[in-house]
Amino acid sequence: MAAPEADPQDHRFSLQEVLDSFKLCLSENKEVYLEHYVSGWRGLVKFLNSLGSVFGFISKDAVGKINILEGYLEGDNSSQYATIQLMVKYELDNQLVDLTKRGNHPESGCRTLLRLHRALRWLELFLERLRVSGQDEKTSVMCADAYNQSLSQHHPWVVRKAAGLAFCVLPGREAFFQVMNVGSAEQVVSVLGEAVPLISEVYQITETLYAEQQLLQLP
Ligand SMILES: CCCCCCCC/C=C\CCCCCCCC(=O)N[C@@H](COP(=O)(O)O)[C@H](O)/C=C/CCCCCCCCCCCCC
Repeated sequence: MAAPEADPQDHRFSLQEVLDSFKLCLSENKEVYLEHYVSGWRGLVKFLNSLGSVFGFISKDAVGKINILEGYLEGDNSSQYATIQLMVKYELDNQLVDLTKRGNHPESGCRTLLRLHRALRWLELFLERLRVSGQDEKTSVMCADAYNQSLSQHHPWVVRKAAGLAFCVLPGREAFFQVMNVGSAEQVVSVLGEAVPLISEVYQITETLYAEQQLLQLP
């Protein structure tokens, strides 16, 4: 039997798809499902990849972290990784996290997720800026402002410099909206209006959990 043809749409970014993943992230009890969290990030990386090779170093880092978390989701202890809450409890109870300096667990779920969690704050700020932006505003400035208010404080000088250079080649607002693959600018703004509060809620729940467990500075 002939192999099924690859879906040519598969690598195209869809903001709606990302939105759906973040919607599915939250359980009734406000637990965060890791599978959907990771799938939201996979969708976002598609967007990044469509922007060109300048963003390759960022994409590579994000994909590396997504792969680590997917490894846990598919591994022997997958049930312990169903939600972020379960993962934190399991890894802490079993001393699977390097708490003060890098040691035997440099790729723990907790520290890996923390890196994406910090990036989620950048995303929330950036998408909100995009949502309320005027036609003439530059995506590069919006992106840099969001980065400087959030993720940059966790990055060394060389990463901040490289990120700053990459932001300069971001497409303008109109082209950026087209890559989002949602429809007209009004539709983009409307989907962003739905996406930002969802992303914000997922971020806040994770932030509170990590703060309670004193995990916000994991090496
Ligand atoms: C909805 C459509 C519009 C927005 C779409 C945005 C798509 C963004 C997709 C992915 C974002 C990248 C997430 C980056 C995760 C970075 C994690 C991190 O901080 N890693 C650093 C620390 O890791 P460890 O060394 O401790 O393991 C690592 O050093 C970072 C290296 C790469 C540089 C990261 C720069 C991040 C800049 C923010 C993203 C800009 C994307 C712009 C595209 C609009």
